[in-house]
Amino acid sequence: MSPVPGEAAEAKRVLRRSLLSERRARPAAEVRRLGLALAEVAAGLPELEGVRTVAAYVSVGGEPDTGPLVARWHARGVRVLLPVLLPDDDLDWAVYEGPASLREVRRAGRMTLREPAGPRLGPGAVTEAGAVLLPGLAVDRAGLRLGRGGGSYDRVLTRLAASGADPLLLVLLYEEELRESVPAEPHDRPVHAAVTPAGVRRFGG
Ligand SMILES: Nc1nc2c(c(=O)[nH]1)N(C=O)[C@@H](CNc1ccc(C(=O)N[C@@H](CCC(=O)O)C(=O)O)cc1)CN2
Ligand SMILES: Nc1ncnc2c1ncn2[C@@H]1O[C@H](COP(=O)(O)OP(=O)(O)OP(=O)(O)O)[C@@H](O)[C@H]1O
Repeated sequence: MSPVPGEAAEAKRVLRRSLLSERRARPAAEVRRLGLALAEVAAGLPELEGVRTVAAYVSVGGEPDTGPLVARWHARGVRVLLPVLLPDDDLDWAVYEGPASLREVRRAGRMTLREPAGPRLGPGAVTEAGAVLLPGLAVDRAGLRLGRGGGSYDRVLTRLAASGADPLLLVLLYEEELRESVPAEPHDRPVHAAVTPAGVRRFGG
């Protein structure tokens, strides 16, 4: 954590820009290939055994591909909640009912997301999940996650803690996005594990 106010926030912006440009440069075929490896590693985690509801998201562009993992969970009868971005950057949730239940949502100046079209369950629905897949651009050795900067998942983590829910917190990353350290602010909370195509890295106790 930085002793100078605002310094960590600026360092996050700088690191985000470089990580996002590296993701943009990744060929689509490689994104797909690595997505299969990510699903293989994630689906084999013993911590996920017996989990009936997960909260995930649908990756876009050069993000680590969540598609194969979401498809596998859905096929096994796991209830998959997907986020709906609200105007204030908080997240609502709806159940994934297969590819036809997604729609493309374009918001001014932002990347096009694929969101669930079904009934919205409310922001509190994420507390029903036994595991939460969080988007991240990088995770460090302490499990601290650099997000996109909307603070959406910071709010999710606050909500989970307030409700007493203690789901498995998981981030899918490319190998190079596992970092020694990432800039952190007082509100940042660590995740439990990062999955890369090469394997899983667990943090903390
Ligand atoms: N696939 C995916 N879905 C997701 C997220 C995500 O990171 N990835 N989210 C994670 O929270 C939430 C949506 N949050 C978003 C936050 C920023 C931007 C975005 O387009 N940002 C610009 C930067 C400028 C800006 O913020 O407008 C960019 O990335 O180019 C999009 C979605 C929920 N759904
Ligand atoms: N619990 C919270 N409730 C509301 N706003 C919050 C909360 N936690 C953090 N924020 C705000 O969200 C903004 C973005 O924070 P930060 O840069 O840490 O995002 P991030 O963790 O990279 O993104 P995300 O959480 O969307 O993945 C900051 O202005 C921060 O003050």
